Amino acid sequence: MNASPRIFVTQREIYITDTDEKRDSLDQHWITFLLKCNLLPIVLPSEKSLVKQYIQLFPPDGILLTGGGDLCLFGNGNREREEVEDYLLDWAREYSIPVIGVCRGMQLLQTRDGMNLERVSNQITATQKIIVEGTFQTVNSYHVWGTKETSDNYYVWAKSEEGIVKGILHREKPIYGIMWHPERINPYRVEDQKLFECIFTKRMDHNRTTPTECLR
Ligand SMILES: NC(=O)CC[C@H](N)C(=O)O
Repeated sequence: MNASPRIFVTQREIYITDTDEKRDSLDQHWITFLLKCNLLPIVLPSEKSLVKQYIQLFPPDGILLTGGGDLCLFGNGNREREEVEDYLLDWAREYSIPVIGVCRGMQLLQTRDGMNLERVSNQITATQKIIVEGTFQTVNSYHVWGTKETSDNYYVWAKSEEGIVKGILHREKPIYGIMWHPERINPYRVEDQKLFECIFTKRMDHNRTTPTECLR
């Protein structure tokens, strides 16, 4: 049996007021979703020095920047998490390792590339129609920051009906962003499973593929 691709998974921070604790935290659905995609999740602490060592010891085949929480630029983000994610993104770009940024993860991809996020309306909803290269799909959505355009380095492959950018792909690197939460949809969408499996498994040769190719 071939080993499943190793996917480094970043975590959000949850602050517990009663005990004054900062906890790294991950929705358990991420684990079941990634296993369903035949991927091996490796959950990362928000500590860059450790993540550097992990990369040396067992370099990943893909990187997942999970969502939840805000970016530091909005004033209440988690600095340690963002340091880890910035480091992973620099490393992934250098070695052309596939990356998927989910919601806040995609926002990080965009802001690192010079995009200004703006407040967007109607993007907190259990179901939302998005247009993926000409066809409608139904997803969920949970964000207040977004854009109607993206930088020239990225290609937009999904938008909401009102024109909010929902899916991006880097023009040269296998770096993808989505503005919905595959792990929070029950049952998991087949399209999301295909996308994750294709990006992280079929592209182990580290080429870039389009989402449409993945969904075929
Ligand atoms: N769902 C998320 O990842 C949250 C993103 C960010 N907090 C926003 O509201 O835009």
